[in-house]
Amino acid sequence: MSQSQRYRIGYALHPKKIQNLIRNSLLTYTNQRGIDLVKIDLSKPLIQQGHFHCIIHKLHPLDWNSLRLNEYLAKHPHTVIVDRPDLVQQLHNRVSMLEPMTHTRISLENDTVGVPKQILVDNEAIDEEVDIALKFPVIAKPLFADGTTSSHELCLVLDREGLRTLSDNNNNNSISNTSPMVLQEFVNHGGVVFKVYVAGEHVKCVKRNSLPDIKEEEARTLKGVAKFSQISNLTVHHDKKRSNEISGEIIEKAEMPPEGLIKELGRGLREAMGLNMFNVDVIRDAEDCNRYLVIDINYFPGYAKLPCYEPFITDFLLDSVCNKAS
Ligand SMILES: Nc1ncnc2c1ncn2[C@@H]1O[C@H](COP(=O)(O)OP(=O)(O)OP(=O)(O)O)[C@@H](O)[C@H]1O
Ligand SMILES: O=P(O)(O)O[C@H]1[C@H](OP(=O)(O)O)[C@@H](OP(=O)(O)O)[C@@H](O)[C@@H](O)[C@@H]1OP(=O)(O)O
Ligand SMILES: [Mg+2]
Ligand SMILES: [Mg+2]
Repeated sequence: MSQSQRYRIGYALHPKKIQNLIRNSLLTYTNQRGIDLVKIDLSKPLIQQGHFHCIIHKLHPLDWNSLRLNEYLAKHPHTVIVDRPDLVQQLHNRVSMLEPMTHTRISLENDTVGVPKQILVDNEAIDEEVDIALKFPVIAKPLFADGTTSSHELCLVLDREGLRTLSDNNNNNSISNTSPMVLQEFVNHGGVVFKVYVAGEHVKCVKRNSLPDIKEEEARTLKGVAKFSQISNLTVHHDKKRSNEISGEIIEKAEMPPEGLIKELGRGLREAMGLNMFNVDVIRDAEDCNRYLVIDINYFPGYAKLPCYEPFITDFLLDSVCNKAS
């Protein structure tokens, strides 16, 4: 970059995301490195908002209507759009989000990365489908991961009876009366989820709280269904201090996945999905420490939760405007 070159980078985000991400610390850091971060007005066409070297975004499909992206691109063909909105869509569906993993072989020495068994179900014929394909316990997840609160409402289903409760519209535990869901085999993983944050070539992994293991004995005796939501964001597990201490200790003690494997996962998924800004939730099978499983991929996650997120994001933005990111 020449001394005087500055980059105008627009962010098209909803207010909550702006509040979480665009902190003063980020603005100071980017500003010192020649980047002016500019808020995009979601109610006006982009063409009325000046020239951007790059645009980052996390929007719902309908938000794009007023922005009129194609019209803007016809006038500013060199603006880098991170990422292509049509490609982001694959992460709004819990079947298509894991598809790239089934086509991409990711391994390093003895370690492999795969996905848990999962099936897509509608309310009919649910019993037979599960019998054939899966073993209890399973996690029921709404098919559409579209950012709504209900898209994060998951259920741990312990047995066939639990599954019936789930599909019963009159029951409080039913996931949703109308939307389809996926059933994913629950895999014991020591109560820790690894969150792999990707921003172009930059990859960082952190440990978070997860569901505790279910012992074989418990798997045989426990029954029914239990609802839960966004467990990895809970630094405080329950309101009991003791259980917080235990889960904190478990997280601290958990060994990180090998750095090379994490980098390879980030690179492989970036290439397979054609996306640059996402995170991947990975668990390690408690029965086979070389077996890693991807359980969730999120577009434009909460980068500000990473330690030193300012250089992480800024380096990526500089790569993007210098056309290093695809
Ligand atoms: N197959 C599985 N086996 C074991 N635990 C799982 C499995 N799938 C999900 N979990 C647990 O449930 C949590 C939430 O699941 P998931 O990440 O799919 O939901 P989400 O609502 O999309 O999460 P996010 O807030 O990251 O978008 C995981 O972080 C993990 O603790
Ligand atoms: O809200 P945060 O900044 O914490 O980010 C979370 C983000 O919410 P937001 O984009 O609405 O803000 C979620 O997006 P939606 O699925 O709901 O679209 C999802 O990506 C989570 O995985 C992120 O948490 P993280 O995985 O980083 O812990
Ligand atoms: Mg998740
Ligand atoms: Mg998710």
